[in-house]
Amino acid sequence: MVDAQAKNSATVMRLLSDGLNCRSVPHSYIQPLEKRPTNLPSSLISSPHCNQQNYTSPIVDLEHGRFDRAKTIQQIFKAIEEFGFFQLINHGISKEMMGEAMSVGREFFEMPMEDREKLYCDGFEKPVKVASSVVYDREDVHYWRDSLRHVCYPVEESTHFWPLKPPKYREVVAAYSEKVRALALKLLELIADGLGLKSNYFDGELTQMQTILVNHYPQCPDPSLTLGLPVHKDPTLITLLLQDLFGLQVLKDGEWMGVQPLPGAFVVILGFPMQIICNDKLKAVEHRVLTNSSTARTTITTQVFPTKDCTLEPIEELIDDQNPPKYRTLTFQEYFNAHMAARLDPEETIKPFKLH
Ligand SMILES: O=C(O)CCC(=O)C(=O)O
Ligand SMILES: [Fe+2]
Repeated sequence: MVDAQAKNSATVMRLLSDGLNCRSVPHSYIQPLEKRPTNLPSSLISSPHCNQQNYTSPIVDLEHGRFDRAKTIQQIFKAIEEFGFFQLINHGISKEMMGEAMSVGREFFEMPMEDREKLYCDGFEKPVKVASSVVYDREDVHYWRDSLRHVCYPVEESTHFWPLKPPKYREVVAAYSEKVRALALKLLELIADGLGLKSNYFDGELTQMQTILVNHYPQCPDPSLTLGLPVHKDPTLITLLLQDLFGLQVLKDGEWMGVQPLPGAFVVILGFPMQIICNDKLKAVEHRVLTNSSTARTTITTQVFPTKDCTLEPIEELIDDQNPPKYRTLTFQEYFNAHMAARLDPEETIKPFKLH
């Protein structure tokens, strides 16, 4: 009983969305000077909508399935090479479905604490978990984010792990995650074609795993001192992000650029494991998340990634005398362990696997 109470009060303190209703940023959330965001758009301080000037997001238009294959592959490669990401529109998933997914994700973090704390844990093996920051118990400075993460493939073997509340969560997220998976696999097919591989190259253990990650960044008293997520590359093959408020930045030519939400679009990012097997032909973009002083922000990330034992190594067809392998052979588990041990820092993560 005493233990349960102690555990509950620790949970309350850790989940930002429950415990911290503060007027100033607690010391343990203040980033060191060199990591703090500078030149914050005033929109983050006065209004939730970003109005950064001079910014054009690369767009890939799937034209509701009527797209020209060669042209689309070219658009995808150009966007990834120049920007490291793109916004995907007219992809066949309805705005209603995207909006419902966003609503149940947001509602989850608006429910009373008792409905969330049962799922709280700090390990990575659980099929469902609620957590705060990145590795709360093993980091010097915390990030201004709570999260709900759960497996979602195959859907029929996953839903029983998911939250029972909000009541529509399971129904909405089951339909959403199946649609997003099909879309992710379609994109991977186009990418395989563009790399000169057989279209189904990424089928099987490379894409066997899928999780949904609901990120919740509560309102923060001072966005200039905090980060919602540190600079990182995703531990996925491909990530499809749903967002409706500004907060995401990607590193382009050494500068941080805001990714303006585009209604009905997915932000598509390749992960580090993809960069490894592509031998750097396609790169995973470094990104981070800013906080917001006027409103909370919720995003939904769909992550498609390999099984633990899956071998990662530069694909034979992409290697020749001019392009020798840049990474040694490793398993996805080794990569993921390094990613977590490095607290998501991309350079630290990749060090043990780099050949040159
Ligand atoms: O919430 C965002 O804008 C980005 C989230 C993200 O980078 C992630 O879930 O890996
Ligand atoms: Fe990410």
